[in-house]
Order: sequence, then structure tokens, then C-alpha cells
Amino acid sequence: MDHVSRASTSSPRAMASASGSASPRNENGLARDEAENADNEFEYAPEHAREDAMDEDPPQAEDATPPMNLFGALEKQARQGDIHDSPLHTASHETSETQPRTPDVDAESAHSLFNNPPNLSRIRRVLFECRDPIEISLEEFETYWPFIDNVWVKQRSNASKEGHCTTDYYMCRLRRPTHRTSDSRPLPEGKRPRKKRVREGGMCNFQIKVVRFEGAYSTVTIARTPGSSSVHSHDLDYIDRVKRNSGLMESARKESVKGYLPSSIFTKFQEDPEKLHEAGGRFLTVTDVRNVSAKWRIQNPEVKLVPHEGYEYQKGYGIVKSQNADGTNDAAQQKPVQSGSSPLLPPDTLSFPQFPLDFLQPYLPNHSERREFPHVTLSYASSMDSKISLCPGMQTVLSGPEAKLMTHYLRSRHDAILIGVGTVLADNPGLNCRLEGAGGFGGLGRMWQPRPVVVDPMGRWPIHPECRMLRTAVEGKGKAPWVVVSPGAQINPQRLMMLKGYGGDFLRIVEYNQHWRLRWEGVLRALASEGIKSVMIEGGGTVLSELLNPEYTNFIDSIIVTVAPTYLGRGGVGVSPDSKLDQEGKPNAALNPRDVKWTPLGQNVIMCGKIRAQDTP
Ligand SMILES: NC(=O)C1=CN([C@@H]2O[C@H](COP(=O)(O)OP(=O)(O)OC[C@H]3O[C@@H](n4cnc5c(N)ncnc54)[C@H](OP(=O)(O)O)[C@@H]3O)[C@@H](O)[C@H]2O)C=CC1
Ligand SMILES: Nc1nc(O)c(N)c(N[C@@H]2O[C@H](COP(=O)(O)O)[C@@H](O)[C@H]2O)n1
Repeated sequence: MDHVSRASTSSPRAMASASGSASPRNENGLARDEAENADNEFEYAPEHAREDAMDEDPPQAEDATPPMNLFGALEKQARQGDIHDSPLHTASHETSETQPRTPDVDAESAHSLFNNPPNLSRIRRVLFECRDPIEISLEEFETYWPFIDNVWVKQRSNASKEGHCTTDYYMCRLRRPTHRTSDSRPLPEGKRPRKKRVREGGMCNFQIKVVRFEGAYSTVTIARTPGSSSVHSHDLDYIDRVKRNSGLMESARKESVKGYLPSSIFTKFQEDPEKLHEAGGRFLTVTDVRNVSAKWRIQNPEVKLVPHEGYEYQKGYGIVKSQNADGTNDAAQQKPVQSGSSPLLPPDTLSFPQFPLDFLQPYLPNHSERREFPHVTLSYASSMDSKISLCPGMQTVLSGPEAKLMTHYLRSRHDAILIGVGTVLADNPGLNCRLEGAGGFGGLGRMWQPRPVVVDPMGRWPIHPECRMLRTAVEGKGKAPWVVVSPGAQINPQRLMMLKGYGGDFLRIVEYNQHWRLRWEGVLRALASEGIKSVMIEGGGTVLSELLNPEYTNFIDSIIVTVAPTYLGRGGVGVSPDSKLDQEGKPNAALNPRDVKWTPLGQNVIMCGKIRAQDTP
């Protein structure tokens, strides 16, 4: 991550750096001091530096530092730049994304099985990490604590004489050993011994105290105790796997007592993975749902449990959405799924290509190679006169249905899809893979889903929750975008928090070429250091034309162009590198891809070629 400064609010220092004034850079061209010195900036801190800092156990942390409120804790967490994958579900809330709010039932949650309070996944992390003492209202505590209570086991409790103040001491669950059910103690009648996993204690020495003060304004202060480690020895997922929290289980219980089958509740939960994960339910099982309703079922043996309306039991699949004879779906009032094979697929699912795509293989990334820069594929659709749209700002369909499936297949084979801001403004694209089997389209998690990357040096993209990329991310059908900006970009903190909340981010690049354009090796290096091993660059005209220039051809591995049988005319957006003269000054071809293969696909022809010289790194 050393090549990229995580986004900050714009400051005069950042502007100075953008205009080339002296600012000490590291060997990668990064102006570190901008983020580190500026007040009020969201600074990028390398992961290892944060860990080093955490190793030092501040003595008496709970007394030395005044407690901050939840808002402050969230802001600090964001400043430390470590929010990557915790989508908010507050897209429709008009107030600040960072401001914790007490739960309210909005239109969305009225239809949802979840009752997640705002910013839940981030607040769970704050309450898991307890980096700094925090003071929150009793109402906030009671709202959020049930969603994190799986981490903590109460050790002891003290109450003040007047009864206004209670102090509870908790230890991390992994500090406590677990045993098999005692063989010597008789089990209550009808009860089988629990298959409890035996766990040695002492795995984590994290301890906190929770001081509850009840008065005119009731507050709760949460802080590490002096003897505690400064960090857990594991992450939050680990605990979520070991035990489910009671906030999540309460949602399941509430649905159970309506008389629904546990498997139907489980299916409905899985249909909203964003909220499920945010509530700590990544590892929820149907047995968990069954267990939480067991007591109610014993008390109500006459109730015949049923699936939710519009759902039914199907052998081999369990509970699934019912299909009408005509293929339509009652439950979601969806259009028939294009692929028609599974009732659970969203309506925009594309069938996996049934025609051979092996002609692409030599041009695709080989992720086992160790490389400094990602594999770069340029892939776009062009007319016969090398135009990619009818005019700037206008989306133009050039790929036929087969070529479209091929493009989505190509997306699935790359870690990231990159476009310029001109394209995002023109097309408002999804940039996800919608093939059946991809995450959100029948596949697990974000399987096959590439990371959208938008090059937007000045921060012109008015990114908002209704953008397709963010909607796609919220719906679990793709990843949230990373936006590549230059140091001068004006990124206000709310926008930053919003994007981070969806799991996206801003990457600030400070390497320029002589025309004050971002240098592509800087962008590619930043992506590589974020773990991106392959990137498919789709457009638009400015980005593609620039990358086909000699300055960059050593970074481009393959080019895959879908040629459409049409002329878009001179007003179109063209793809064309700068002209080239030979040594005698005579015009020469600007670029000749090698190992070229032409393959007809429906009404299109696909041109595949290689660009980078074979021996370059
Ligand atoms: N047929 C197809 O396959 C495709 C077609 N398209 C079409 O292309 C059109 C958009 O193309 P175009 O308008 O050229 O926009 P682009 O998507 O190429 O974006 C151009 C902008 O990106 C930023 N940018 C690009 N490279 C750099 C760099 N090296 N340094 C700094 N900034 C950079 C600049 O932003 P700034 O101006 O802020 O400095 C620039 O103006 C649309 O009509 C779209 O539909 C797009 C993709 C595929
Ligand atoms: N392969 C291809 N063929 C075309 O005809 C196109 N117009 C494009 N455009 C690119 O695809 C993006 C749209 O993606 P979503 O379908 O919204 O996911 C668009 O922004 C261009 O990058 N590509």
C-alpha cells in the first residue's frame, strides 16, 4: 500500500503537491507528509504501522484517555483508514453516514427480516476493538450491544451504593475454556448432551469494563481494563463463527414465533447477505434458527410451521421461491430469469455462455505468475471506424448478445475493471459480472466479481447511493468501486465516509507525466499493492487511446476488441493512439498487436492480440 495515499480531504498542502511544489516523496513518488501532517485529514497509515502501535499496551488506558462518543470512535476508525468491507445499510438515510442513530423502521426494513440499526457493521467493529474508551448513551448501548455480545463473557459486576452506577467486567469469549457437558451431572429428562466443542481458555486476553451510569442523561462508558491486551488475538469473524450474537438471533426468533419454518427463515436471511453479514450472521446456520425457536415450538406444538408466502419446499433445494407455471415469481414479482434454471436468480442474470470461449485463453491473466504490475487487458467494443460511442457522453450498444456474455466472462476472469470518469458519467455502469454462478447471481459471496475502479483525478463523479455501482454492491451483486483521484481532488469527508461505508475507497495517486496526467504505472502499482493481480480496462476513448501510446504499451498484456458491423461516423468517440513517425520521419503504424486471432461471435468479430513485449516484467 506504500504507493498510494488513501484519500484525504483536500488541503492546501495536497494542492501544492499536485502542482509540483517540493514535498518529500518516498521512493514510490508518494507525498507522505500531506496526509500525516494535515489537521483534519483522513490519513493513510500502513497496516503494519498500526499493528506496531497497538502492540504497545498503554498503561491504564481507560483512565488516561478521555472517552469519545460513538461518532468520534467511528470517525477515528475511518481516519485510520481501515474500513474496507463493511457496507452500510443506511443508503436511504439523509443524515450523516457516520452519525449513529437510534433504530427506526423505514420502508426498507418494514419488508426486511432484519432490524439492523444504522452503521451496524462499523459500530460492531468499534465495540469489538475498543481501541479507545468511548462514552455512549444508554439507548445506543442497548441498541448495539446485543449485536456484539457474542464476543464478551461477563466476569463480575459491581454496583455503587446509591445504585446509579454499575460496573461490569467482561473478558473475550476466547479467554474462557469450554468443556464437554459433565458426565457426572444428570441431564434433564428428554435432553441430549450438547455437542459442545472443547476449547482451551486463554486464547485471547482482551478485557473491558462497562460502566453504566443512570441519571438524567444515562451513559455507558466502555474501556479496556489495565491488565488487558491491547488487541484481540483474532478477528471478529472468528468469534462470529464460534457464537452468534443475540441481536441477530432476536431477528430470527421474532420471525419464528410467526410460525415460519426455520429453513424458510434461513432462506430469507440468505437473500439479504449484506444485512446478514452486517449483523454478524456470516456463519449463521439453519440449526441456529431452529434452536432459537425451539422454546416457542415446545409451547406451541399445535402450530403447523409454514414457508413464507411465495416460497415452497423443493426436493434437493430446500425452501425456494415458488415459480408460477409461466416462470414468473410470486415472491419478488420478478420477471422470468433469463437463464430460467433457478428460481433464486435475480432477473438481470445472464446465462453462462454455452459456446466455446477457449480462443480467449492465451490472452487471459495467469494469476500464478509473480509480477510487479497486474496483468492488463484492454477490452472494448468498436465500430468499423474505431468509434466506441456515437458521441461523448452517449452509451452505445455495439456488442451483440454473445459478445456481451463474453465481456461478462472476461470480467469474471479479472480482479478489477477500470474505466475513466467520462465513461462513468456517460453510462452509469454496473461493472459487475452478471453471469449465472457469479456472487449475487447464484454464486457465493462476491465470487467472480471484479473490483470496479474509476479514474477520476478531480473527483468529478457525483457518487451517491443511487449510482448503479453502489446499488450493485448493496444488493450483493458486485463490489463497491475504488476511485483513483489526484492530490488536488476535493473529497469531502461525508463522501469519503459514504464510499467507505459501502466497501469502496478513494486511492490518491501522486505520479504525473509531463502533461500533468496521472502516470499509469502509478495507478497500476497502487492496484497491485492493493492485491489486484489483473485488471481489464474497458474505456473510454481517452483512457484507451492514452494506453495505446508507446509510453504505456509495456504495461498492456492483451487487447480484446469486439468489432461491430457498423460505422458510427466522425462525431463518435474514437480509440486511436498518437501517430508515429519512423526514423526517417515517415508516418508509420502506431502499434501492431502480435499473436492476433480473429473469432466471429454472433454479428461481431472478436480481435484478440498481445501487446507487451514478451520479455518485459
Ligand atoms: N464501446 C465500449 O466498449 C465503450 C464505450 N465507452 C464510451 O466512451 C465514452 C467515454 O469516453 P471518454 O469521454 O473519452 O471518457 P473516459 O472514460 O476515457 O474518461 C476520460 C477522463 O478520465 C480521466 N483520465 C483518464 N486518463 C487519465 C490520466 N492518465 N490522468 C488523469 N486523468 C485521466 C480524465 O478526467 P478529467 O477530465 O476529470 O481530468 C479524462 O477526462 C462514453 O460515451 C462511453 O459510453 C466507454 C467504455 C467502453
Ligand atoms: N463490451 C461492451 N460492448 C458495448 O457495446 C458497450 N457499450 C460496452 N460498454 C462498457 O460496458 C459498460 C457497461 O457495463 P454494465 O453493463 O453497466 O455493467 C460501459 O460503461 C462500458 O465500460 N462494452
